[in-house]
Amino acid sequence: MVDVEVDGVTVAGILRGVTVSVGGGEVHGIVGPNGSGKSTTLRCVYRALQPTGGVVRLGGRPLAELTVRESAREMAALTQDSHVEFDFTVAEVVAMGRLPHQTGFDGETREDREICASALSRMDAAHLSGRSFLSLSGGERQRVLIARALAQEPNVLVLDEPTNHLDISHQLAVLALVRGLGITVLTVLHDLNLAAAYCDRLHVMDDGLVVVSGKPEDVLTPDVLLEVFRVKAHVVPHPVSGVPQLLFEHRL
Ligand SMILES: Nc1ncnc2c1ncn2[C@@H]1O[C@H](COP(=O)(O)OP(=O)(O)OP(=O)(O)O)[C@@H](O)[C@H]1O
Repeated sequence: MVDVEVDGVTVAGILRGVTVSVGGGEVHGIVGPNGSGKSTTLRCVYRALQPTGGVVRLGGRPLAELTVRESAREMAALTQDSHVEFDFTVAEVVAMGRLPHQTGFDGETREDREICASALSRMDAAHLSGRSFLSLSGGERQRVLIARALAQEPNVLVLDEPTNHLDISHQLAVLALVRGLGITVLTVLHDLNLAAAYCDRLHVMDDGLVVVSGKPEDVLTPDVLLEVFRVKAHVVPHPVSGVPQLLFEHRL
């Protein structure tokens, strides 16, 4: 199990000392209003951005000590900037997830192909394999990009709004699958009810800082919702699972 530590990370003008510790095998969510710094925090973890201060550690080792290839073998990311600009097929996009595991000359093996096929079918996207990625719908693209991250067989998964574009059935399926992987997960989620249901711990960000961290029931309180998100909410236990769920007061 590989843990992730975001330790006092600053990014000039955006993050003001963000600390998030994700224990090996745990699923942690980052929530917060628009512009609070969630994606920027993740970008520091998946190495798209170099923090101006603080350190990110993967399995206890500062990212700066790992080559990009070493960290890509450990960690996969679904990002807000996961663009595919050229007209690759779905199978080709998912096969990119295997690149960190291949050495210069050996190319794609049968095992690589099997891993990719399995990742696609777990994302309910096997039927899309031969399609042009650019011809897919938003939700289909999202599922293929998650399949690419799974094909990387990571020990750590970093997800920026994985449920974006997904219908409710696929939202629930993807989050259940992610939980069931048994690996370390750090995910940004906008849907607080899904965050409460699927995350072991939540970190609430506001204005470039983590303002509260803990178990969903300790974090998603009416006070926090009013102070951070500026909404009035009632917390009720889910009638089946018992996890805290939020009912928002409508603004009419
Ligand atoms: N490259 C950049 N240059 C200038 N400002 C930036 C840059 N990247 C992000 N920001 C600003 O930093 C703040 C935090 O952005 P970030 O994308 O991390 O927020 P977020 O919490 O993920 O928001 P959202 O919920 O809207 O996705 C925002 O005000 C954003 O405009």
